[in-house]
Amino acid sequence: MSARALSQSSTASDLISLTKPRLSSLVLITAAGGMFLAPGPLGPVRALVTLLATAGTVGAANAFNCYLERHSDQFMARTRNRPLPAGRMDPNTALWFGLSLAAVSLPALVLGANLLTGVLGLIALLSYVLAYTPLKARTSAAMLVGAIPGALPPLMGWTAVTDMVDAGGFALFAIMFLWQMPHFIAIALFRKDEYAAAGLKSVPLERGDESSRAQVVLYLVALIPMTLLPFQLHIAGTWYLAAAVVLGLGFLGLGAWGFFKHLGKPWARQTFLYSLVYLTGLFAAMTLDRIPRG
Ligand code: HEM
Ligand SMILES: CC(C)=CCC/C(C)=C/CC/C(C)=C/COP(=O)(O)OP(=O)(O)O
Repeated sequence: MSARALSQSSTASDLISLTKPRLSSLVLITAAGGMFLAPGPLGPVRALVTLLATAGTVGAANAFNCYLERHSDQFMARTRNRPLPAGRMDPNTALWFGLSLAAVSLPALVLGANLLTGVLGLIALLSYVLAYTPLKARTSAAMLVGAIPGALPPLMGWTAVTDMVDAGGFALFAIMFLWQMPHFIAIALFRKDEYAAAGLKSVPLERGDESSRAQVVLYLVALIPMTLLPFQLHIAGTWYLAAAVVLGLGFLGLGAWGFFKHLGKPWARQTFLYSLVYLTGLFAAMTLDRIPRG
């Protein structure tokens, strides 16, 4: 490969890395899940446009986040190799990349889905970039704010079909909202020193490890009944119910084990990994055991 081609492909991979592709992929699974589970057909073209536009909006949000955190990202091992803190990209490039993605994706959300979904996408983008991102350095409650954009994509998938926020869409939002607490508290436990070095606040830094492990258990106790809602609302059937209970009890068992045994970083890392398996499994079960309506 010529030197020029090599540098073009590394610029492209740096631009892609600004969108945080692994996180965004799971976000997209939840959005696609919401779209598939909602009653009524959307049509393949509109479904594809909506998913691509959601991916673009999420990518834009992450690019803006990388731009705003280019300085604090230098202090964490897991973020210091990102294109901006590593000095491989001009910050303006990241800013323009985010602006271009958002300028294309938000109108495409309205065209592919509807105005409501476009507005939800805008709320997700703005709350992530302008509220959550600056709050991270001020208070651990930023987690509750960040959970709003994190929970909106499945609702956006749902409203793309229904054009309204009803019980089913809200149930998906609530499941996603609560899931993010054990997901992030676990990360903040095993990354505690890095968060402190970067000047970011988190539950473990503000309240200590014992209280953090207790919060993991409490949020799981709230999450499990919420995951039964799709069954009660006739969105998914008994196989889903069984999967939700088994996956949920596994999650709760892991959380309770860490709490009662006062476990440290290896447990927190396992809990984070389990959170990813759990969410993927929950959405897979919901879609495989979907009850067709409309
Ligand atoms: C309050 C909300 C959230 C916070 C604060 C948060 C924070 C984080 C952080 C800091 C990491 C890096 C973990 C590491 O050290 O390796 C991470 C990883 C991850 N998160 Fe979250 N997250 C949130 C919500 C979400 C949502 C909504 C999703 C998807 C539906 C998600 C999916 C993932 C995935 C897939 C990874 C692994 C990424 C990788 O390996 O690069 N997160 N999260
Ligand atoms: C439609 C739309 C725009 C949806 C938003 C989806 C989205 C970006 C969800 C992520 C939620 C979240 C708070 C992640 C952590 O970011 P972080 O800044 O703590 O992660 P970092 O430390 O790795 O940068």
